[in-house]
Amino acid sequence: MTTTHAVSGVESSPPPDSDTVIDVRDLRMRYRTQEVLKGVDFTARRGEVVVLLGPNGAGKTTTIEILEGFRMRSAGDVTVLGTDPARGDERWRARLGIVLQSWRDHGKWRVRELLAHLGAYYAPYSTAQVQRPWDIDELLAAVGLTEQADKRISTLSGGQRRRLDVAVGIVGRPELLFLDEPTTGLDPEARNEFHDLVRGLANESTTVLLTTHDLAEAEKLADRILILAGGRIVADGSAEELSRRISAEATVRWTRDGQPYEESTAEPTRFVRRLFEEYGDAIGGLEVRRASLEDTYLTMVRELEAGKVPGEQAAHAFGSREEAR
Ligand SMILES: Nc1ncnc2c1ncn2[C@@H]1O[C@H](COP(=O)(O)OP(=O)(O)OP(=O)(O)O)[C@@H](O)[C@H]1O
Repeated sequence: MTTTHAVSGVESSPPPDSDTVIDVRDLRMRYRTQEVLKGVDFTARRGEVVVLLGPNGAGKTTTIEILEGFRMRSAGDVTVLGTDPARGDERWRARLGIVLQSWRDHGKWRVRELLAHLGAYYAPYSTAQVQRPWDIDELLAAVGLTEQADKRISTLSGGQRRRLDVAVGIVGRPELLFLDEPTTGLDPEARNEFHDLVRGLANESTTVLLTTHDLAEAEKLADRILILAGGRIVADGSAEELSRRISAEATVRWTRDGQPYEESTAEPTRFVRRLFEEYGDAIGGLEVRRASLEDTYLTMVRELEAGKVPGEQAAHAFGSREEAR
């Protein structure tokens, strides 16, 4: 794998900060009477893996489609790789990789054939720094499809098709990769391999924006997590930052002489030290647990769905993006 660098697009103006790959300000989207995005703000930097979380219908796909240039926004400022996606040209598009929710065409094509065919589109955009397209054998190995290279796509399993979707998304060695629920249908081993692949791409300075409903995946992959709910980004930070935000306290559980005990404390280390000073060997089954990303996320979504915390208040309750940084 060679290093991925920025390609200076002739038609693209440089982004405000050369490290900023995505810059979204006050993005709004209305479908007829339904206001889906009510002022979304976020940025993504070069080499960052950003995971967009949110309940069904929150507007994740809408957001991604606007960034990809496939959907016109109602209002707001959006810059992707230095260009407004609504005015992105072929050269700009060649710097993006897109993995949609599922790829159901081209069943009669063979795996290698399809990748070579699609890869050829990127050849004119090859530069001294970034060889485009990706060498097909290397790519097949990277996504674990070497053995299926000469099979027809219609004969692949669901998981193998998903790997092919990913290969299609990265064949042009994108600087920015969009992945919409990429691991749906992958078995645990394929999922792990996919995670390694994404981290590898990010290490080579590819920016990755992905949506998932798998919180463990978000926790594992994300440099930064954005939670989209009520039409706004209601939380923005690392998994750890978000968990600390919902609960500064840890839960300590232990047994003493066979009896279970539980205590919530903001200072678990000090608490545990005191516990042992006082009771020593009588303590057993010690467990210290902070709120997981799943706890954080579910608490927030439940409150929103119950109408207890509307989007506007959620932004306050869970910290605005400025606070979360
Ligand atoms: N083309 C469209 N026309 C009208 N309404 C739409 C259109 N596309 C999406 N919507 C509506 O916009 C809202 C957001 O949809 P979107 O697909 O962006 O959400 P999502 O967060 O990606 O959901 P999921 O997690 O279910 O994939 C939904 O209420 C959906 O019905």
